[in-house]
Amino acid sequence: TIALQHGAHRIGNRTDADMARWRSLRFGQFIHWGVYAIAGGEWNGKVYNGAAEWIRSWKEMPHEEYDKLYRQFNPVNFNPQQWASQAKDMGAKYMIITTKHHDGFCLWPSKYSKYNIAASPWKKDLLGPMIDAYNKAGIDVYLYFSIIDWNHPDYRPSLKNAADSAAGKRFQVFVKNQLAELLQRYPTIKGFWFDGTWDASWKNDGAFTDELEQYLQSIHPGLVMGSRLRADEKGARHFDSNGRLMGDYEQGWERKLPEKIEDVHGNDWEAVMTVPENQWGYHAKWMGHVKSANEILEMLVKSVSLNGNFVLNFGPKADGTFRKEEQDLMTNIGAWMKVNGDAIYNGTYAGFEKQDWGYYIRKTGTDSVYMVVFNMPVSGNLRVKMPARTYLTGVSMLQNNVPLTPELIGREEYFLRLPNKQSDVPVVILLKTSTKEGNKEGGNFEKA
Ligand SMILES: C[C@@H]1N[C@@H](C(=O)NCc2ccccc2)[C@H](O)[C@@H]1O
Repeated sequence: TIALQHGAHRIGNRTDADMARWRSLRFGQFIHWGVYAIAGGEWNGKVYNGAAEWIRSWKEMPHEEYDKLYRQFNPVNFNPQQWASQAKDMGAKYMIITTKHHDGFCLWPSKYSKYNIAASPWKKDLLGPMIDAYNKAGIDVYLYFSIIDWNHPDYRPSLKNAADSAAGKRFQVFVKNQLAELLQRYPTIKGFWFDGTWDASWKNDGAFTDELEQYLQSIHPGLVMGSRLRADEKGARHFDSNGRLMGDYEQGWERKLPEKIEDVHGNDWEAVMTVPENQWGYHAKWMGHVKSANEILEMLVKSVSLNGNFVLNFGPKADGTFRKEEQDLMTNIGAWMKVNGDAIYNGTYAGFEKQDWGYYIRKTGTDSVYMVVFNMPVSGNLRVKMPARTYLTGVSMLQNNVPLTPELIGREEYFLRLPNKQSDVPVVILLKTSTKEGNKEGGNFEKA
C-alpha cells in the first residue's frame, strides 16, 4: 500500500449508533429547490435540454439575467408541514435538502454570502421551518451543500497562479464558515451531502478536505458524510490511492444502481435517483422517460437487497408546490410502503442466491427474509434455494399473514406458489429461516 496522510482513516464501515440509524432508514427524499425553479428549464421561449438546475451554464442564459432571478423568488405557497406530511406518507425516513446548489444561492440568511434568501422578496429563512416540520414528522434531515459556487468571487475551477491560490485559500475559509454556520443554525441535522467536488481546485487539496471532514465531526460528532467530500493527497476521490473508501458511505451512485453485491465491495452506499432521466431542479417540460411508481419501488427494493439506501429526488416549483406527477408518485409509493414497509426499513443483503422473480431482503440481525416479487413466472413457481446451513421454517404472505406451503424440489430447494398470480404491484412473502436444522415444529418442510 501507498503511505497516505489524507486517505481513508478507517478500515471497514462505521459501527456507531448514528451510522446504524442512517443504515436503518433505507428510503430518503431528495429535494432540489432554488432560484433555478423560476426558469424551470426554459428561457426566452427556448427549452434547455440539460438539467434545470444547471441552466445558468447554458449559453442561451446570460449570467447577469440568471443572477437577477433571485429578485423574483417568492414561494408564497411554501408549506413545510405539507411537504413533511407527504414525505411521511410516501414512507421516506430521511430528507436531503439543497441548502446551496452550484449557483451559490443560499436558502438560509447566511452571514457569509449576500446571495441568499434574505435578499429575495420572501426574505425569511426556508431551511429552519423545513427542518422543524420534517423532524416533527419523524424524518431526519441531511443538508446538501455544493462546494462549487458560481456566485462567489473567489471560486476557481483550477488554481493557475499565486492570485488563484490566494483566492482558493479565501474560498476554503468561506466554505468552512458556511458549514459551521449551518451546523450552528440547524443542530438537529444528521449529516451533509456534498456535491460539486470534482474541480481541480478542490480535489488537489486533499489535506484540506481531510481537515474539513475532521473539523465538522469535531464540532458535531456523529455526522454522516458520504465519499464525495474527500480527496487524498494524490487527488483520488471517493476511494483513496489504496482503493479504500473515504467518508462514511459510497456516494457515487447518482442515477445508477449497483447490479450485484460484489459491486459495493462491502461498503455502506446510497443511490440518488431522478424521476425523469436527468432533472433535479424543477423543469417545466420533462423530456424522455418518466419513471413509474413500480419502477421506483424496484430500484428501492434492489438497493436495500444490496445493503444500500435509496433516495428519490423531487424538484418543487418556484412557488413552493410540487407538480402533480410528483405528488401522485408520493401517494402511490406510499400506498405500497404502508403495507410492505417492513421489508424495507432495517433491511439488508440476505445472502440468498438471486432468483429471476425479484429480490431477497433480510431484516438486519434476524432470521426473517423477505422475498419481493416483481417478475411473476408463467409457471407460477417461485424458486427458493436456501443458502448452506440455512433451513426454511415458515412461509407467509406479508400483507395478510396467509401461510404458504412450499413444495420441496431438491435439497433445501423449494417452489412457492402465490394464492393469486395477478398483481399490479410487487408482492412480498416472508420467509422464517433457522440455522438449526429441524427447528420447524415436526422438522422442516417435507416433500409435498
Ligand atoms: C445530485 C446531482 N449532482 C449534480 C451534478 O452536477 N451531477 C452531474 C455530475 C455527476 C457526477 C460527476 C460530475 C457531475 C446535479 O445538479 C444534482 O445536484
